[in-house]
Amino acid sequence: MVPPDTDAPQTDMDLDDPAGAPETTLVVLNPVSGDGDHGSQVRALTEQYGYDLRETDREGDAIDIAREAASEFDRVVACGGDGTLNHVVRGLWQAEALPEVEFGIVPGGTGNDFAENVGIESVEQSFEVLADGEVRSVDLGTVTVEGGSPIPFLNSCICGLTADASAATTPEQKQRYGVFAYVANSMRELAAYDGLDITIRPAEGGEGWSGRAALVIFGNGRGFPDQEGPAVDIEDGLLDVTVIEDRPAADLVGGGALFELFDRDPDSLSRLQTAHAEVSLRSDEAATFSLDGEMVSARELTVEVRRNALRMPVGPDYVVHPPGGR
Ligand SMILES: Nc1ncnc2c1ncn2[C@@H]1O[C@H](COP(=O)(O)OP(=O)(O)OP(=O)(O)O)[C@@H](O)[C@H]1O
Repeated sequence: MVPPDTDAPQTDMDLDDPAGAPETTLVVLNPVSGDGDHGSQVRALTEQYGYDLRETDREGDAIDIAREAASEFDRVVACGGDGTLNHVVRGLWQAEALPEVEFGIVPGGTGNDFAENVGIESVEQSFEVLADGEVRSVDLGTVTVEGGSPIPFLNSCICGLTADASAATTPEQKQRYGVFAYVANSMRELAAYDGLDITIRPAEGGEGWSGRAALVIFGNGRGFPDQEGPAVDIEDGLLDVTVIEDRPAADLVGGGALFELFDRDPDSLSRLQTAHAEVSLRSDEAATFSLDGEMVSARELTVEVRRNALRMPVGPDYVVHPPGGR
C-alpha cells in the first residue's frame, strides 16, 4: 500500500466506492472526548452492528491503535472529536494504508466540525451511515515540516493566534463560526501579539501572500466563515487559504470586534486557493501550527492537499460540490 499519488490527474468521476463494503470494521473510541457520555451507547451499537472496538487510554493513543489496525481491518472508524479523527487518520497515513483502508466517523466530541461537514449528525445516525452510507473519496490536507514526514489534517491548519478554547465563546458564536469562534475570542490576546512575518507561495505559481499576518488558515474541511456560511468543497483538490492581516491592536481588541471584522472589513482578509503551498516565516523562531487542534512547530513547511485520499461513508445531507463551496 502506498500513499496517494497527488500528481496523478484526478477527476470527479469514478470516486464512488470501488472496493465494495468493508468486511471488517474497528471502532476506535475516545471515551473522554466531548462530555464523555457517549461511551455506553457506542459500545452497545458497536456490538449490535458486529464491529470490533478498541478504546484509547491516553493522549495520542488513537494514532498507534489505527496504525496497528490498518493491516487487520478493512475500515477503521474514529469515535471522538476532531482531535480523535485526526489521530486515526494519522495512524492510517503512517501505515501507508490510505485509501485502501476505509475511514469512518462516529461523532463523540465537543464541536464535531468535520463530522457535520460530511453529513454525520449523531451517534445513532453515524452507525446507519457506516452500514449503508455512500462512500466518497474526500481530500486530505498534509503539512510537511522541513523534510520530515507529511502529517495529515482533515479540517484546517491554522497559525498565528491559536485557538485556545475560550469560556467567552457563546453557543451562538460556536454555532455560526465553529472552531473560529475560539480563534476570535483569543483575539483579545492581540495586544501582546506581534504577528507573523509569513510568505505563502503556491507551488503551481500564481499569486501568493507575503506580509505580517495575525492569523492564517489553510482550510480543507472547514472554510472561513462569512456571510454565505462555511460551505466547503472537500473534493475539489484545493485548500482554501485565508489570511487575516495584522493590524493595530486598537482596531481589533474588544468584545466581539473580530466578528465585526469578519462581517464588515473584508479588506483585511486575503484569500487564495492552492493545492500546494510553500510557507516560510521570516523570523528565526518557529511558530505553532494547529492541525485540527493538534500542535506542530515549524519555520518552513509545505502545506498541500491530497486529492481524494480518504475513502469514507458520508451522511445523506452531504453535498458533493456545494453551491458557493470553496
Ligand atoms: N483515554 C484518553 N485519556 C485522555 N486523553 C485522551 C484519551 N484518548 C484520547 N485523548 C485525547 O483527547 C484529546 C481530545 O479529543 P477530541 O478532540 O477528539 O475531543 P474534543 O476536544 O472533546 O472534541 P472537538 O475536537 O470536536 O471539539 C485528543 O488530543 C486525544 O489525544
